Amino acid sequence: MLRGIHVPLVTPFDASGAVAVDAIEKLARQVLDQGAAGLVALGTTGEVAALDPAERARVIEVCARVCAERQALLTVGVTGNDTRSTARALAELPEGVHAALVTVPYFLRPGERGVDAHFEALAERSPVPLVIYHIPYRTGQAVSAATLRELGAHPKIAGIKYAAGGVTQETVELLAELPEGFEVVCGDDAFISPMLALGAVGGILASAHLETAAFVELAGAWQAGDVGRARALGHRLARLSAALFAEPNPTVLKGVLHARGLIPTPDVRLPLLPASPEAVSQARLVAVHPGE
Ligand SMILES: O=C(O)C1=N[C@H](C(=O)O)C[C@H](O)C1
Repeated sequence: MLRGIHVPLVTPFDASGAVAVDAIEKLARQVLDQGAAGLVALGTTGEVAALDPAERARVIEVCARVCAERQALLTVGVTGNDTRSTARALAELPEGVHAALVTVPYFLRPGERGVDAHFEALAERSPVPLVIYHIPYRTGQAVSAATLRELGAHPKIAGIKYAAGGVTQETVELLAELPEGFEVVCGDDAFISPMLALGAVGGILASAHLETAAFVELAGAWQAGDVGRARALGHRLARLSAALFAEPNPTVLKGVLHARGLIPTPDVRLPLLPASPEAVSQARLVAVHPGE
């Protein structure tokens, strides 16, 4: 279900500060045309926390329309650190959403048993399969490979977006032995190549707004065992990701997309501040423009 490259779309704003729905649609079509397997709406990259409920609904609507046309997977980010409200948000997901990306409860640090109980409760009630978003350096909650594997045995838990900030002993342990039907996708752009080499089936990568086809090729090369091609591509794309993440995501990415004429402004909502011109120029230098 999660195999391939999924693009967590930015939410572009127009000069009045409103969500630029047309630009979302254009980006969505472009990345799917270049081989992305799916879209993620309302991720961190989409500045979900800064969108009001009507804006969130509009973003889902446009992504669902494009995904339905292209038969692509639509995953929607659902964040919360309270089980009841997260379950309500899942129950309210509209038609056309295929999976929900649910963050490990952040800030509260409920312990691994609490994380386990949280996801078991959500999985029982969710209308769509869940993808656990494991990002301990942001949530403040460690989750061991053993607990993740236990959760992965639940039939409604389809996989994990793994963003542990690197490849560690836990990463290797998790990927060595996965429950049937439970897939790992990489959520740390800079580590996509090593994660694929270890057995991840794909990635949810903001960097794949740019050079989508090259990220798709990278995943294909590791899956086909073309190590030489995969290594070369992986190193090149890691440099792109490093440039895009030199300042808080998605500020640099939005700067580059704007410079390419793909979104009407590079604007982000507070507390994010626009990227520096130097960071945007550097990322533009590293990214290969389609057709170049
Ligand atoms: O929104 C996402 O999904 C992602 N967000 C991460 C972040 O902002 O740190 C990066 C990753 O590419 C996907």
